[in-house]
Amino acid sequence: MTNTAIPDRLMAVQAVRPVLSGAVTTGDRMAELAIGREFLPAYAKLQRRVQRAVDAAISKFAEHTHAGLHLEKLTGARDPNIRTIRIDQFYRGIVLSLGQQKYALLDVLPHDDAIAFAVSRRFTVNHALGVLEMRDQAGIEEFARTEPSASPSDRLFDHVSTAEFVRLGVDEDLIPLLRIIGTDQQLDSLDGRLPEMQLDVLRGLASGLPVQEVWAEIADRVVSGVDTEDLLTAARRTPERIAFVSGPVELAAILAHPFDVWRTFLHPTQRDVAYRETYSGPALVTGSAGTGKTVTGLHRAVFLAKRLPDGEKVLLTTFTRALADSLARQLHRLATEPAVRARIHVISVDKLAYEIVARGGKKVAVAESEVLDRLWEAAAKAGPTYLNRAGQVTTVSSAFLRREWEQVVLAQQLTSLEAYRDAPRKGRGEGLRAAQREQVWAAISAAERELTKRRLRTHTQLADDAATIARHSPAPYRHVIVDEGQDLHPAQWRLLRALVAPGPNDMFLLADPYQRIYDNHVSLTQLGIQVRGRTRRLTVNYRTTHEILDLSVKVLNGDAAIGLDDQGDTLRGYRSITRGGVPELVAQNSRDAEHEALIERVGTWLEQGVEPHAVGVAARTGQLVHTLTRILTEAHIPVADDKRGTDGVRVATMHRMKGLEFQCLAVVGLDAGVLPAPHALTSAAEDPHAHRQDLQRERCLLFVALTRARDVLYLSHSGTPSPLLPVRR
Ligand SMILES: Nc1ncnc2c1ncn2[C@@H]1O[C@H](COP(=O)(O)OP(=O)(O)OP(=O)(O)O)[C@@H](O)[C@H]1O
Repeated sequence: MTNTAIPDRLMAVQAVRPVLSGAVTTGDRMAELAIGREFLPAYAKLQRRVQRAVDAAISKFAEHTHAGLHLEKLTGARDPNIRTIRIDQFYRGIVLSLGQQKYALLDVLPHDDAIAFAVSRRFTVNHALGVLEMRDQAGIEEFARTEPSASPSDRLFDHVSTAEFVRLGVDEDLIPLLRIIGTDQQLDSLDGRLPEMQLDVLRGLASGLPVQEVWAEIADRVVSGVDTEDLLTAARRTPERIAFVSGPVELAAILAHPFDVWRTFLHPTQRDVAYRETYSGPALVTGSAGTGKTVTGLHRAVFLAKRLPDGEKVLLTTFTRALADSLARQLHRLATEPAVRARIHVISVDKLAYEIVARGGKKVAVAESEVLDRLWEAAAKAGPTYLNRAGQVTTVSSAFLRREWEQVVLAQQLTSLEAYRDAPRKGRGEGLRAAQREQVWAAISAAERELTKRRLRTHTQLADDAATIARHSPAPYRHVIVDEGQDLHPAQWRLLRALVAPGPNDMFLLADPYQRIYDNHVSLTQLGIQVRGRTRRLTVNYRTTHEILDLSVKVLNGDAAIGLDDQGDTLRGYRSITRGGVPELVAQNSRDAEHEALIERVGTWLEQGVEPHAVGVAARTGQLVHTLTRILTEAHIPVADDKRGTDGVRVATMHRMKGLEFQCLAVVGLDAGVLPAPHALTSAAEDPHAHRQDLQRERCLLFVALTRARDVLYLSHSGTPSPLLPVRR
């Protein structure tokens, strides 16, 4: 079902629309109903019969016939503004009275749970941010009663003064409680009890961020003159928790995809970034895996497209076709108006380049990767030699030549030996002497000539061809949004730059340098894309549990990554909002045993009710993927096959996992001889600097793979475990 369709169950709500404009509207504005963030997943899980009863209750809200609503106050409630509403015999809705006869439907729960929830919760207004917050007052009281106080030397927040807590929006009555906390586990046990925003601040402080940096994260949102009694104003300031719905059509569109909470509720930083009126030039949004970069990019695309006249376009592009397809699917759910959707062109950079060149009338044939492999092998065989550190005469590897071509020659558009001789080789390891450069140039030129002779182009060459065409044509887009920007080649950036006229809101770029899994080290400044003063960082991981994230970050080994803006990126404050099981690492004696264990594990997930498409299996090499696909299929486990269009468990290389996510993920074949992949490493003898870089890239690849898991992560190896695994070596 598309967003624009109204589900049957909500027709009743729509039917009352004329009534809305009578009872609760000013002028011809429709009635406003607010829903809480938790309501959506709660609604999604209800049986259809109960959903209908909820819809009926909502329509009564819309009619504003309070008499028919049976809003009940509860005796012993910690908050005088909480009510419950009868949905049916078994379920009750939790409703918050916001004042001025406005109500927010916060959750729907079985009767007893609803009562327990309603009596224990309290809604308050954050005195610094002015937002509406919920706390589990009964849970907090229990914590204070039962939790032992940490010894003074172990206290987690000893470095934070009371004044600083208050400045960061922490409620004063909570401070004595925070003073007794000594461990992250204790803080975690307050998850769901403390107000979410305050817990976020506390987690930031506990993760080692200095007070000043935590302050910097919230400073933009601090408001002055907060009235802590005014719940309605506070609710309007809290779009990440409370959404005011203009009427039945908007509500129907939201409820059509109740699991997609991201469509309606954004983290304040995501919202600030996505809905900023104007960036005076290119803006860069960084944030590591799962922080909602794609979500933010999608919201920005819709925000910008809504303001465009028909005929003008936003380009939303990314690294691969599979990622572009995924963007298109998500966009379809976010942009409910067809006219707005039609203004957003979603396409991968490679396909875009191909289409621009093909449209120019040129016959284009893209070189297959096997053809390129053979070409560079031949070039290496005939090519330069050098003395390695052991004093042996060695040929330069095909991988070296190919990378030199991609990252130096094509990156800088070098067309002559003279230009190549003087060109910087940043990020390419050890220097080459002039004589070596001549030899390398000869080998590269020969390979290039061979490609031209066969009338073949690579995607990188096509990007440059397309950039040249674009530079001589009127810019076809008003705005360009780029996801997974960390892996684009300079030629692709040149193309994107040429597709939009420089100016306000021209480019909106999303990238994570820790997920760079190809060799492109790009400086946007050098490509004429100046983002200084317009970079923002997202830090809250919405995908992965704390436990999975903890393991994944350890894989990176603490090495800093340089961002597209030439600045060292940091993972400080990077944190998850959910908890789950500890990832499991299973050692087997043989590959067969590892396969058996995998079949059993995936089978168990499916038996537990996990949908096949929510299960992923990743491995380092294509060959392993091939074998895994076979053995899972033989075990009657459905495996997704894009060519045949069949759904199932996704088995793919770590590279192909980029940008995806799975409820349960198995990463297998994590053996020393497989990861790091020997073929992906320059030998330390050939070039120690390049060796280190290659190793880091393999770490990033493993990081990308592990952070695809949402709830459950299973790892296995047979034989010696990969040295990149951080666990118990
Ligand atoms: N505000 C939000 N509320 C609920 N879920 C969210 C929110 N923001 C992001 N998510 C969810 O978190 C997950 C990760 O989001 P997204 O894919 O946008 O992150 P990303 O930074 O692009 O990740 P990666 O770089 O790892 O591909 C998705 O399932 C997304 O729906």
